[in-house]
Amino acid sequence: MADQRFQLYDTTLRDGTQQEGMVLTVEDKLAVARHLDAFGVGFIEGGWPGAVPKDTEFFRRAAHEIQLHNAQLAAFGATRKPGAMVSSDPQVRALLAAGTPVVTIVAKSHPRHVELALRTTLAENLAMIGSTVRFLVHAGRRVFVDAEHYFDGYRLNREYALEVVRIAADAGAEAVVLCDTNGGGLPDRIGAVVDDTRTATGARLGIHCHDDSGCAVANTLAAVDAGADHVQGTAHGYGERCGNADLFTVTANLLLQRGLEVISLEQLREMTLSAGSIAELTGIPVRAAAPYVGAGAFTHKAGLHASALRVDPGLYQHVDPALVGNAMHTLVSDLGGRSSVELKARELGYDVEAGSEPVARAAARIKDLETRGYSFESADASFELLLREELQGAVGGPPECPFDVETWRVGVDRRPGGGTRTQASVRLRVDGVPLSAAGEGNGPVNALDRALHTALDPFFPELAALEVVDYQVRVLPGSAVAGDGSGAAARVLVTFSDGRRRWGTVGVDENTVAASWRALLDAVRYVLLSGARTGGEDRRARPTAAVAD
Ligand SMILES: CC(=O)SCCNC(=O)CCNC(=O)[C@H](O)C(C)(C)COP(=O)(O)OP(=O)(O)OC[C@H]1O[C@@H](n2cnc3c(N)ncnc32)[C@H](O)[C@@H]1OP(=O)(O)O
Ligand SMILES: CC(=O)C(=O)O
Repeated sequence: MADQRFQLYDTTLRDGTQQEGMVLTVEDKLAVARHLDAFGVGFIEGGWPGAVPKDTEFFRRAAHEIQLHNAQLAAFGATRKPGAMVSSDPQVRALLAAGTPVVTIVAKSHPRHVELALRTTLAENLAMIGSTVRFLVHAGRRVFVDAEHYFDGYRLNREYALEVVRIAADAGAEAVVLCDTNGGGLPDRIGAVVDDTRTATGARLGIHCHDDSGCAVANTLAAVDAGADHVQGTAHGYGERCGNADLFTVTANLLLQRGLEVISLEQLREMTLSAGSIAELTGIPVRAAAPYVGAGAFTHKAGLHASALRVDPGLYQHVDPALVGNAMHTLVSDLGGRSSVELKARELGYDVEAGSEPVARAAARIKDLETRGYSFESADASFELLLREELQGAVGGPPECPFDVETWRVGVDRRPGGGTRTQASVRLRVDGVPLSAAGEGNGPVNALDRALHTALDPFFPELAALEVVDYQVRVLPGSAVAGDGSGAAARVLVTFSDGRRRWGTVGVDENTVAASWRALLDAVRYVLLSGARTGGEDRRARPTAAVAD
């Protein structure tokens, strides 16, 4: 059970949507709110009703379309206008009309902002804060006050900034949230200002940090250490300019490093899943290097790390990835050695030892191939084929792949009316029986892929679902490729899918089409061999009618 005294407040749906490129429909916002609730935040700020029509609609629909189990919805808005009656201020009325149990209002705490942006007096600003908070509290709302530009305002006029906090707290605000709105703060100062404000006012304090100095998470933790117990942030740190404090990172740090159970340990174990689900809805992929939840957060490349991790995973990991629902991965590359190969092989389900001959040979081959332009990091399938060759070589016997390639060709014709036509043909032997097939496509790789499918699918039905989902080519200058010194080479990385899984292969050749062909072949071989390994359909039970010569 999460510690209810500590308030975890999410503003993905308000400040998060202020990020460039972030556009959410009401449908998206409802779905994100469900994930945030499951993740375990106490408050979900849904937007600014009355100012943003989509947000007004969000609150209208949220009232009957989402059932929250952990969180309360908060409507965000501003204090009443200067010189106006709070009860008739349309924005304040819109906040009430949103029907949320919580309302958060942004209040100016920086004198220059009061005078230049609000164009009112310091005294009237205090009156606006007091009357707006009292009005909302009287209407039965839990009220938070976001003290905008607090840290910069405090630097200019400490007494006025403190007065804003006192006025808001005295009027009934449950917490006054000190905002590093311009995001330039550093942890030592943020901590000192929070400490002084708490001592001087006695108010319950929150923290809302932007990441313009790259310190939003550190600043948030410094504020918590100084006594703030209401923390604002956003999923993945989405937000205006450089973003906000990343609530996933903050939450894991609070729980695992500070021992504050702001969500339950069960919810923490779902965090990587929640993070991925929210990223799918926003359309912004999770950064591989994102702390805790990134695909690379527990991924190890250096060989020396791998050799220690074999003995004890804790030696190169700050926490157990399972605690946050993530997993350890190993990359094989020329920066690795036998231990990297062992760990990767084990990840793929092979029971091998770093000290064995096949593993040593695989490690040596990878170093050599990477010197020639290969890259196995994102080509697990090509790595697995290489490993299997070494394991097979150690026990002897025929090669595992049930077909051989005799030759292939590709031709591109210019059509008379414009446009091009690409045709490919392949000549193979399946269990010694020769056959050939042709394919036409929108380019050489597509045409070769079709020719391969035409030739092999009747024999191996499991290939029918195989499709290329990503294709990347990089031309490597001659100086980057060891070998005969003949010049540049192309490295092709292809991602394949069979509708259930994805995997990558790599091909290198001085000719781009030949490099692509190698990557395509690896994909086909991989599907056939992994089917055999996992007890898939027996390859030998195949049709006799084929496209044989
Ligand atoms: C720090 C933050 O991130 S706070 C959240 C910011 N979020 C947003 O701005 C998103 C939603 N905003 C909007 O939809 C629009 O900007 C609105 C509806 C709020 C205002 O739009 P408009 O009325 O067209 O005015 P405009 O865009 O020129 O904004 C200036 C008005 O806001 C007032 N204003 C500026 N800052 C604040 C503030 N912090 N609190 C209250 N009022 C403010 C100005 O005094 C001015 O009011 P006036 O029209 O009475 O003179
Ligand atoms: C309120 C808010 O988003 C800020 O001050 O940054």
